Amino acid sequence: MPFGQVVLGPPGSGKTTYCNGMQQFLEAAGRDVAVVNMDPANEQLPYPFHAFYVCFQPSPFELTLTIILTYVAEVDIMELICLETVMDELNLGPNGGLVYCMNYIDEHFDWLAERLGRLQGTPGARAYDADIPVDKYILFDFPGQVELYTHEASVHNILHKLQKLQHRISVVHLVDAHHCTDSSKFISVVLVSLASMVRLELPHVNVLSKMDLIQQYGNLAFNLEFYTDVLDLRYLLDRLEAQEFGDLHEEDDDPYTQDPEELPHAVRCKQKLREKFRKMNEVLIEVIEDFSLVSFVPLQIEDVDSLKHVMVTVDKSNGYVFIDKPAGGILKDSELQSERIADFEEKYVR
Ligand SMILES: Nc1nc2c(ncn2[C@@H]2O[C@H](COP(=O)(O)OP(=O)(O)OP(=O)(O)O)[C@@H](O)[C@H]2O)c(=O)[nH]1
Repeated sequence: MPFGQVVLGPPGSGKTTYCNGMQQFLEAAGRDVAVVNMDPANEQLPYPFHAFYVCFQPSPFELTLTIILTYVAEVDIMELICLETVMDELNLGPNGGLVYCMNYIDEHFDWLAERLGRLQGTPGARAYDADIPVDKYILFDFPGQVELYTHEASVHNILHKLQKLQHRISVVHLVDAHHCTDSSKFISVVLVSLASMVRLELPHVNVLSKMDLIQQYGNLAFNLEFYTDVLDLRYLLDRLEAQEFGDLHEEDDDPYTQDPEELPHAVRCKQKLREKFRKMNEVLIEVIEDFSLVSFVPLQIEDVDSLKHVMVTVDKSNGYVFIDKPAGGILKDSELQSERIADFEEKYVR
C-alpha cells in the first residue's frame, strides 16, 4: 500500500522545490521516495539526476569539458503529454492547454497506473520491519493553476483513481507565506485552500511556504499563530476596510460623526460601498468559520525543523505514522503545536 503526498498550490508557491527538499529529507530519514511529475509544463526538474551527457564545448582558448546533468522525475507525465505540443497542435493558450492536458491524463490514467506499478516493482522499495512491507513513498508534483482543483474535474478524478489503486495520499497545499501581511490576500488564500479541501475530499495539509520571506512586503498585523491557526478572522474586518477605503476616523466623511442626509452624493455612495464591502467580508469570514477546516503549517525549505513539522503533520493525516518504525518517535512527540509556531515566529518574524 503506497503512501504519498499530492503537492498543489498556486504557480510559484514552491511545489517543485518542496518535492525536491522533502524527497531529500525523507530519504535521509530512511524512506524510499519517488517523485512523479504531474505537470505537463514542468520542463526543469531539480530532482536527483538519472542520466547525464558529456560534451565538449569549445571556448576561445581551449576545449572545456562540460557535463550536462539531466534531471528527471522517476515518472514524468511529459512522456505522455506535453503542454507545448498541445498548444502548438491544438492552437490553445497555456491555460486552455493545461486544462486539455489534465483531462487527457484523466482519460489515459492507465498509462500512469502502469508506470506507478513499475515504480513499485523496482528494487529499492524496502521495509523497515520484516513483517511490514513498505512501498515507495510517492510525491506527486502537480501544476499550480487553481481552476484545475477548484472547479475542473480532472485532478479530482485522477486523485480518486489513485485512491482506488490503494494509494494513501494527502494533499499538501502550498501558499506563499507573505500573503499573511495583506489581509485581503490572506482571506483569498484561506478561501482557495478551503475550496481545494472541499473539492478534493482528501486529507489536507495547508502549508505557508517561504517562511523566510514572510515579511518581504510588510509586517504581520498579528502574531504568527493567528495566521497558522486561522483564528478569529473578524479581527481582520477593520483592516480590510481601511485597506480598501482608507482609515475611517481620519476621513471627513465619517458616517458616525455626520448626518448621512447632509453628505454629498459621492460620499454617500462611497459609504454604501464601504458597508457592502464589510458585509461581503463578514459573509466570507462566516463561510470560513462555519467550515472550520483551514489551518496552516509554516515551512522554510532549508529549515530541517520546518520540514519535520510538515512531515509529522502529513504522516498523521495519511496514516503513515502507524506503520513507520524509524519515525515512530513522532507518536511520542509531545511538543505542542503552539510551541512550534512560537519557534517559527522567533526565527522568521522580526
Ligand atoms: N526564499 C525561499 N524561496 C523558496 C522557498 N521555496 C521555494 N522557493 C523559491 O520559489 C521559487 C518558485 O519555486 P518553484 O518550486 O519553482 O515553485 P512551483 O510552485 O513549482 O512553480 P510552478 O511550477 O511555476 O507552479 C523558486 O525560485 C524557489 O527557489 C523557500 O522556502 N524560501
